[in-house]
Amino acid sequence: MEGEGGGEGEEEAEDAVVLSSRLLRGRRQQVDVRLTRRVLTWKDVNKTTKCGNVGFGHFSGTAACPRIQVCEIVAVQDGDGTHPITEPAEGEAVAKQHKKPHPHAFTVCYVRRSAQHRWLSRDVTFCCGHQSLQRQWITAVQQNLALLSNRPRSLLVFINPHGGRQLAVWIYDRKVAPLFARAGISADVIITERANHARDHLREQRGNLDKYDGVVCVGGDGMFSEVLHGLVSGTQANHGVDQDRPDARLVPCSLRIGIIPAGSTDCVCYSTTGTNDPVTSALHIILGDSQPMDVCSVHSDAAFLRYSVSLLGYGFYGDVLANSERNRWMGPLRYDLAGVRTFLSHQYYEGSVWFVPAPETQRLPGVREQCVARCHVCQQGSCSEKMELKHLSDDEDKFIKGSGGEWRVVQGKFLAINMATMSCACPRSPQGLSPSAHLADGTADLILVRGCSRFGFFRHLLRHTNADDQFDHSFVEVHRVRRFRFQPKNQQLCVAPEDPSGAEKGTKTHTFSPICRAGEEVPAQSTWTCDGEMLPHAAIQVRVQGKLIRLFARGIEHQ
Ligand SMILES: Nc1ncnc2c1ncn2[C@@H]1O[C@H](COP(=O)(O)OP(=O)(O)OP(=O)(O)O)[C@@H](O)[C@H]1O
Ligand SMILES: CCCCCCCCCCCCC/C=C/[C@@H](O)[C@H](CO)NC(=O)CCCCC
Ligand SMILES: [Ca+2]
Repeated sequence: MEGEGGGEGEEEAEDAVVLSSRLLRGRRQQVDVRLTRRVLTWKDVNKTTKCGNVGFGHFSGTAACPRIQVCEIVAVQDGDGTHPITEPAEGEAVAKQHKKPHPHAFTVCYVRRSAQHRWLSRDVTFCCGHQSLQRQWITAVQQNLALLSNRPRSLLVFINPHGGRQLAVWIYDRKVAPLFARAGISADVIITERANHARDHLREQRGNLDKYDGVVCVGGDGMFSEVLHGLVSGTQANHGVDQDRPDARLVPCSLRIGIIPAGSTDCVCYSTTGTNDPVTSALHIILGDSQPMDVCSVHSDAAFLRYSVSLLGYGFYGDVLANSERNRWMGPLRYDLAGVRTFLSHQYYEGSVWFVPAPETQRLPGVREQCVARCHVCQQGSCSEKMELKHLSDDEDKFIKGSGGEWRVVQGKFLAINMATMSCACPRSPQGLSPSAHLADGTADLILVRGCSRFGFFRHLLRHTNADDQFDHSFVEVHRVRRFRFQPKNQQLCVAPEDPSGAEKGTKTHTFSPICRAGEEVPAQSTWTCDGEMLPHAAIQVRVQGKLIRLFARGIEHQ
């Protein structure tokens, strides 16, 4: 944040000065400006300030100096940011004279943090005494930026003109494109013409995406899901991996995904940046942030159904989605209407839930612990992923031996069965469906809401909107899991799944079939919502694929 003090003296002392000069900030304020590889700082020559660098004569004192991290600079350009210095056309000169910028000014555009995880772009303009000094400064900052190799230069952008409040095109043109242009990012923009346009384009062009550093979607969770499916399926096809096999180890995607929120829930964006603000997302993309994310692969018997990163929900959320679909024209309001209707129906569903718990080290913490930027739990992923490989093969060995392995089963009547691969925080529920779920730990949280009173369920739902613990009810249980299967009541296993892995190896050892006798009442079935899309199957099996994709985001920063 501009105005933040030093305090990192030792680190900075090692950070050699690239350039330092006495310049004007704006037109009047005399400042000593200093650029190192890591920071740009300046101090008012008439004030006593402290910039944290012991070895630099000009920069000592008591108050704090403004400082900008080089990695948070968006761009540097000549002029005052709004009026680049170009020769005015004949006749224009007089008319624009009063707006004419300082002839040797340069402007640094940088990220400034605001409340509630929102980022803003801000400008600071310095004026040099002569042109060669101005060029020296611009070149020095540009050379520093060029060292930041994770920044994207070229993006493929999909805009869904019909998502959310139908503002996606306006949001991109007015808020995002000018920032990309300023940062020197080139963008190929496709405004989608139908559902699945983005997914199909990415699949078809999967051999020609090397020229891009990332794919950006402007829309909601549905648009993100299209890009996810296009990239993940395309990557598997490129590597000869058969995604129909539930046991397939999927190959991570090389292209990062950016989300400019313009949908109804924007849960993926909110959970990975802490807000649903288009400018914040654009700035995370420009800085080249990288947030790995778990993805669930969802299968029905041996056929691939979909990928999920946020909520796989059966019962309440599945019904909310099904009830909301016919009111898409209402935009975000459709979910509120469907929510009330579904709540009043108070329908529960019978079935069996099978799951493989995460290893002991990754079980739910006793206290609420949030996944944050540079999350240590997610960073352990690479080492625990190796453990996971061992654990899973151990599990599979046990199944093959018919011991039942680590699979556990819970049977009963459920109002909701939710599998949250990440917190699913969104404006409706700022802490999310599972507040302590992690973005990239290779696990998902399985939340089982059993039959209870309407009042009890209302209290549970209400707690999603405040700081109270929505799991602190006798009818709610949570498990941190790596794999999961669901079997509705009217489709029982003909052979007990002593070896669920058998089916996953393509050798189906058990079958599901209705066992209800004539005249017997068939229990009601719900549908699954998979990141906001309906699944046509009730019986599914799910596997968490750790860190399969990366987003232009960094997780939630401490404030
Ligand atoms: N040009 C288009 N015409 C019709 N549908 C489209 C088009 N482009 C994309 N879609 C589909 O529109 C659906 C909804 O889009 P999107 O996710 O952007 O908004 P939303 O559903 O309002 O928001 P959220 O998913 O956050 O609730 C997506 O499933 C996507 O496949
Ligand atoms: C008495 C007050 C009750 C308030 C209850 C609020 C509970 C909110 C929990 C929100 C969880 C959202 C999970 C994210 C799901 C997304 O993948 C999906 C696609 O965008 N959105 C929905 O299914 C839309 C889901 C909308 C649910 C209402
Ligand atoms: Ca996770």
